[in-house]
Amino acid sequence: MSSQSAHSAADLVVAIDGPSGSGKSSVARRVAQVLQLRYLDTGAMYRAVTWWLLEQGVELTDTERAAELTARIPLRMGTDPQRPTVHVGDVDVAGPIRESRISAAVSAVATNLGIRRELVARQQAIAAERGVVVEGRDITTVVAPDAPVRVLLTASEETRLSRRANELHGESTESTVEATRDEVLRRDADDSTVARFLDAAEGVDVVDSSHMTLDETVRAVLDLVEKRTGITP
Ligand SMILES: Nc1ncnc2c1ncn2[C@@H]1O[C@H](COP(=O)(O)OP(=O)(O)O)[C@@H](O)[C@H]1O
Ligand SMILES: Nc1ccn([C@H]2C[C@H](O)[C@@H](COP(=O)(O)OP(=O)(O)O)O2)c(=O)n1
Repeated sequence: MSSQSAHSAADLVVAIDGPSGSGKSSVARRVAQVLQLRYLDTGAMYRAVTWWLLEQGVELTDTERAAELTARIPLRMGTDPQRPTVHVGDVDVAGPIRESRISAAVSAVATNLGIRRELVARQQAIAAERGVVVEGRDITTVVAPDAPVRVLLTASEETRLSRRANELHGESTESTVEATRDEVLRRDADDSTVARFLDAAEGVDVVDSSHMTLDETVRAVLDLVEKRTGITP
């Protein structure tokens, strides 16, 4: 680790936003591991709230009730980048929150402004503890607009659809890409009504991963960390 990084690296906040399938989770985890920072997946928090509200039989269209209940959710995020965890009370929800019924419903939660207020406050409290890589849709603009490193990770629509199809179906054919379309594009369209992640806000660096490997994308973000802060692994 370089001498400049010895103190400041431990408190560094790296903010990463981008649309679905741009590679945020994979890249943020790797960057956190390399820089020995914590890792926070804010999308998992919106997913956990969705799981919890459905579990309680709450109509997601009842926005006031949904926001009221969210204020009381016993949500615990484990921020070890090697093994991130998500618990609601004692229930490990890491698996259930990835189910397609949650993916299909999560935008109704993410577009509830009362819920966003609650989760943004919790995310800011976690980020204030010590250094962390935070990824989501409104990290560079709302959660951590003063972070020294702010990155918008993008990839072409075609690339994002093919990556998600691969993850969900184990292959990327015309029909699996089609099946993934709603999960990715409709959700991004809905989500982008409440958060700005399709273009970069002022001072935010863009990394387009369409033609990069995962390693190259991680390298590009680490280079930006060095450029913006002087911190190297
Ligand atoms: N250059 C790349 N950068 C990031 N992820 C990539 C890249 N190439 C392929 N992938 C793969 O694409 C998928 C991206 O998914 P994920 O990280 O969950 O994205 P997001 O969090 O933005 O939805 C992962 O399976 C990852 O391994
Ligand atoms: N900071 C954030 C993070 C996620 N969201 C929304 C956007 C998505 O629809 C859901 C789930 O996010 P997640 O990052 O898990 O989405 P992907 O499946 O990786 O595309 O939450 C948000 O509105 N703000």
